[in-house]
Amino acid sequence: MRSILLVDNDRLGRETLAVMLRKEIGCPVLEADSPEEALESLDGQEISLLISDLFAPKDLGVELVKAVLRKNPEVVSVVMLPAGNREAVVKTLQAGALFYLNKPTDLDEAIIVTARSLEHYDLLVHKEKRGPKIRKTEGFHGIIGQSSAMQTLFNIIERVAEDGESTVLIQGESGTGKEMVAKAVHAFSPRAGKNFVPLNCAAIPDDLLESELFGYVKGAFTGANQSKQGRIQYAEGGTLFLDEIGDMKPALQAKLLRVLQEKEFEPVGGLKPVRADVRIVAATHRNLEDSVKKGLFREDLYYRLSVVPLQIPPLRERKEDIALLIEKFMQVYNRGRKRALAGFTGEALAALQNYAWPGNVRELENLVQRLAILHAEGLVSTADLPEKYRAGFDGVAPEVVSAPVLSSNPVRSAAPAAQIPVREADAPSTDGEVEALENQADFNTLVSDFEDRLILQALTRTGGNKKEAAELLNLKRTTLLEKIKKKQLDSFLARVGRNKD
Ligand SMILES: Nc1ncnc2c1ncn2[C@@H]1O[C@H](COP(=O)(O)OP(=O)(O)OP(=O)(O)O)[C@@H](O)[C@H]1O
Repeated sequence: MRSILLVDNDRLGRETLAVMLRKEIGCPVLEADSPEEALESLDGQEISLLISDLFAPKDLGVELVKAVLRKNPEVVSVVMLPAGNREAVVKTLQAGALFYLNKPTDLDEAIIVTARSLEHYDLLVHKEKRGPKIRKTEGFHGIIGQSSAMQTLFNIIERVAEDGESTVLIQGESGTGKEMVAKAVHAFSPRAGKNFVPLNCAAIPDDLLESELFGYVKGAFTGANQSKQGRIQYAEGGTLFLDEIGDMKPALQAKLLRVLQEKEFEPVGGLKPVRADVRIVAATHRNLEDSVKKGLFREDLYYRLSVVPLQIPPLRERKEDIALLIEKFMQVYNRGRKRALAGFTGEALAALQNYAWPGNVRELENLVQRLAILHAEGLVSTADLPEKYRAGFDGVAPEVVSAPVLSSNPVRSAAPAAQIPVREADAPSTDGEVEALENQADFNTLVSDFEDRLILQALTRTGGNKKEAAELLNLKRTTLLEKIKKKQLDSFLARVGRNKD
């Protein structure tokens, strides 16, 4: 079980952050008022992530990071420090902290950094325990989703798949990934070695659907010059996926019910029953219960089909999946292009999170594909989005600015998605920078700070490969090497085991 230790003497700020982390991350958050108290609380207590204030001017937070790492080198650390304090940034990273957060802490940013830090903990430290969390970034049989609704769905799919027999009914709006879920149910089942056969009940005219499903015998109708197997037989031993089952006509529903009840059927024009060993996975974007009430769908078939009901939530109800999906689609649609999309600014991402996505993930995929073709390269800002994605979005208040989604190099997509949030590229006067100006940080320090974060992010993305990071940043390799040396970033890379050429 993962846990977080949050150390800050600003009680209100700490408690607010702790509440948010418990709610959003869903793991225990221990709290301490001082580094001493933090160390005491670590006796006999394992933690995965330390988030500590810097405790300036003595920078006791840095000492705490070192002490915690000495106790347990597996712990990932994040330090919260005043914006623009470049010296402190270097100090904390040198001490072994993986990320840092600017104070006052933006809660959205803190949640993202925390989630990424914990993923980093899972990925780099507990590789052998590649459990459910890995599914967030790599996808579950290609299905991307870090929201708790999707994580729960993945767990159910695994359990459902195991028995290989029970009928599954997948419900969800169009474009939510019902077919992907059906394929995953098949892939994780003992039937995986046999066929997965899809049939879209809405796409085939009613009079053809029956013969498509059950096949026909020679002479069954004019033109039936020879017998033909139906999809049920193709799926023998495997899985038959009946998409848009809600559109099936009642006469055929009765025949399907027989397959489910008696595990046999007759081909069109045939008299001899044929045994059927198939698992039926059905899907619909309709509310089948409503269809039953309206007399459009047989109640007995509905109950037979929904032995295991799986409901996929619409994208608007799992906005936390949007950034990951964008990242995945950028990998796909950047592939093979010389000029690739670099990512989406935080504001553009916030606009997309504000949008209702009637076409769900399919619509998001189409948008990224279109932008990859039309926008071609660089960061996508709000102004680059088609009008409908901006309508109703009045810009972002600083406290809800999201970290931008940056493209991972498509050719090297194996790098973990751990990401150091950088401030939004097309809106320089963001919260932290304004704050920094008030603290009279100088321009060079701010720029250098920003550079550090970009470089570290690129290196994180490429798994520490400097040549690839240089390509990602559009820099010469030698320039990047010089910067790494000058900025003393090598120790950070060594700490995360990523110091490679
Ligand atoms: N969670 C996801 N992760 C990655 N890709 C997804 C996800 N959900 C959907 N997609 C993509 O969105 C598109 C639509 O998915 P799919 O065909 O499975 O949806 P559906 O719910 O069956 O749609 P429909 O009801 O219109 O048939 C596909 O290109 C699929 O790859």
